Amino acid sequence: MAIAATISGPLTTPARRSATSFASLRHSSYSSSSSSSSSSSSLTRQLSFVRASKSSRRRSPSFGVSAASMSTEAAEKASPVSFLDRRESGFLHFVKYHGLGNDFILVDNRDSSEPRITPDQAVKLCDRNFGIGADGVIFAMPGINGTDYTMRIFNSDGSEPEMCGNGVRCFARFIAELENLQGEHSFTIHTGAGLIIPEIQNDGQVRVDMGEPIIKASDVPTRLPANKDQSVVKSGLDVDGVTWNVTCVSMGNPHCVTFGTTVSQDLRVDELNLAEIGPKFEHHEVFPARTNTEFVQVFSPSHVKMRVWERGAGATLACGTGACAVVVAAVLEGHAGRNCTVDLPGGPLQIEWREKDNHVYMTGPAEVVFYGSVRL
Ligand SMILES: N[C@H](CCC[C@H](N)C(=O)O)C(=O)O
Repeated sequence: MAIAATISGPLTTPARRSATSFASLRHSSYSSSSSSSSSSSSLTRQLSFVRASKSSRRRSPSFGVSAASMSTEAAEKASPVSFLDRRESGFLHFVKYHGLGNDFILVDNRDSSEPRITPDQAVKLCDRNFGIGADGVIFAMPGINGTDYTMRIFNSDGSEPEMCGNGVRCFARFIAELENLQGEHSFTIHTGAGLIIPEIQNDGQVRVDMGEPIIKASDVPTRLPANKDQSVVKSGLDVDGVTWNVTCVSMGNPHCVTFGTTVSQDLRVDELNLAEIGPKFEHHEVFPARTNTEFVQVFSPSHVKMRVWERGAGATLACGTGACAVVVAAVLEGHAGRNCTVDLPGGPLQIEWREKDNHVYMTGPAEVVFYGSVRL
């Protein structure tokens, strides 16, 4: 899949939550349970962390990893500076995570509100042959207006989206590791999509309050004419002479969801050639900020299957914001209820579009893959 190395500034959408709500939010329900985060990979257990003392709470844990061979060594001799804290110029220390195979390079950027690497460097690092390989790079940055942290992300094409659902689950697990937190813990995260609240659960899964969906056509944004109130719901979109029925939803980032064409509503998603059709949706003139596109097959009112062509990343194994947009679209089109299992190529996500607060909740895993350093 050719990745166009387009570099663009942060994509912004209407604020979905006011800044004032940050301060009133509880920060954590930290429990002292000793259960380590069950989804930590065996590699994580091999890496013996030197428990950061309270006074050095800001410092990430120290562990000994040799950058070249990735061999690990007992941390008792570890330098006082954490592997992730080392700042020798020209090197980037990172942790690789994935959420259902949607994979990210996570960077400890807590000491600055400027990303440690450029979008162009992100393109190179995400290359699966000449770089680390990932769908994007995610930065853990200082919070804003009372939030615990800020999350920024560069897609593998260097563009900067507003939000990433699988990524924010990985972000939460990354923070817990940096801060030596075990058990249940929630964080308030400032993102381009507004306030997002991931909560690590005792079983290691992460439940995320993804905020409210945006369905006003001009805010998604889409140039398609609204056909239901101010939204685009099961409206015709011509792609290469085929008319697809689409519903447009934003989760802070734009999504075009389709359950089929005007000829066949019975989509067989495994038969689609995403590399051929995906870019034609992504770059369609009716999407001024491009779009993520989800192709959906309905098994029952509580069980759907999707494949996704992501804006700025192409075909990925999972898309958290996309799964949320799919459930919203499925409810609006009458295919499903508000509680749904969404099967993605990388695995299932549990999605709930809760009626009482209009928020969408996503629950799924986030796993460490490896730790590394790379010469920039
Ligand atoms: N490529 C997306 C961002 C990542 C979204 C996806 N990986 C997720 O889990 O939500 C965009 O440009 O909007």
